[in-house]
Amino acid sequence: MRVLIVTAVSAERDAVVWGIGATAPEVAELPVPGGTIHRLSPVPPTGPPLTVDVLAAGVGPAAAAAGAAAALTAAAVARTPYDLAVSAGIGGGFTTERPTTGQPAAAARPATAQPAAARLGSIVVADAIVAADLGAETPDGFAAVTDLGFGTVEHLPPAPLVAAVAEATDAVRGTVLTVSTVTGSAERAAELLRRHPHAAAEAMEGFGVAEAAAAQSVPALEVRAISNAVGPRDRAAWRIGEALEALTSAFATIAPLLGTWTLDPEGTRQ
Ligand SMILES: O=C(O)c1cccc(C(=O)CC[C@H]2O[C@@H](n3cnc4c(=O)[nH]cnc43)[C@H](O)[C@@H]2O)c1
Repeated sequence: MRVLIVTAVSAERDAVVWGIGATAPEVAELPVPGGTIHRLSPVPPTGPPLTVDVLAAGVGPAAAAAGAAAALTAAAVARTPYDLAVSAGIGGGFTTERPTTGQPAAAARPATAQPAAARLGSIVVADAIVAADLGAETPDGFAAVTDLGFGTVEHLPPAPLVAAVAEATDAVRGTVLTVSTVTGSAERAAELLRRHPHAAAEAMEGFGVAEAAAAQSVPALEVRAISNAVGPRDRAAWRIGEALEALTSAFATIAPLLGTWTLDPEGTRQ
């Protein structure tokens, strides 16, 4: 089992590496175009050997896609392809309480299901990774690229893995939006929630990692530790240190789980 974890900045990469490093020392630093992979080999309780590579690829969906694509391609060419790509880091949380009716996975949930509020310091696991500002402004409002007949704006991580990771980390499960511009007003936050009622968090890289992974038929996951509320810009209120600590403890829990997530006899991931 080989897992690629892509963060934006080195502080996030270090937080993830420290979490996984609780059970596995770092074994190598490997150059890839545009960055350095930090490799760890946790010993899973059961199942095949596990290799986890962590890469800080830069801020935003384009940097994330470029970094993920470089690492995925290098691994595929070396005939050691990844089984899973993970976008990880801090993120903004939709902190307003919404009526919750349970949190089934994106593919199965009823239209009325709402994620719980994603508070500062909490963990969000994406059951859908959505490009929220990839499209066009029209006289009738925002139109996604899919409405214009192009591409995709959503990737769905494997539901059983999402459930296992969210349960183990006591995370909020919901849509994680990828934006190129950090939301800075209540109006924009409300507009995003109107268009994406299942949104639990926003960040800037998940869709880039998921697009790069999908191009190579590799499933993707996104894990965010909430550093700030999505809404009016208040940089002083960001709790980056607490979020990075939450990210470290989440990945200490997640690493052994990744080793047990394997293919069933039909080749379907469980
Ligand atoms: O304060 C600023 O002016 C500013 C402008 C752009 C980016 C930043 C960041 O620090 C973002 C870095 C990183 O953090 C993720 N993140 C965290 N909170 C949010 C959010 O509310 N909305 C979107 N992204 C967020 C993001 O994934 C970036 O990689 C600061």
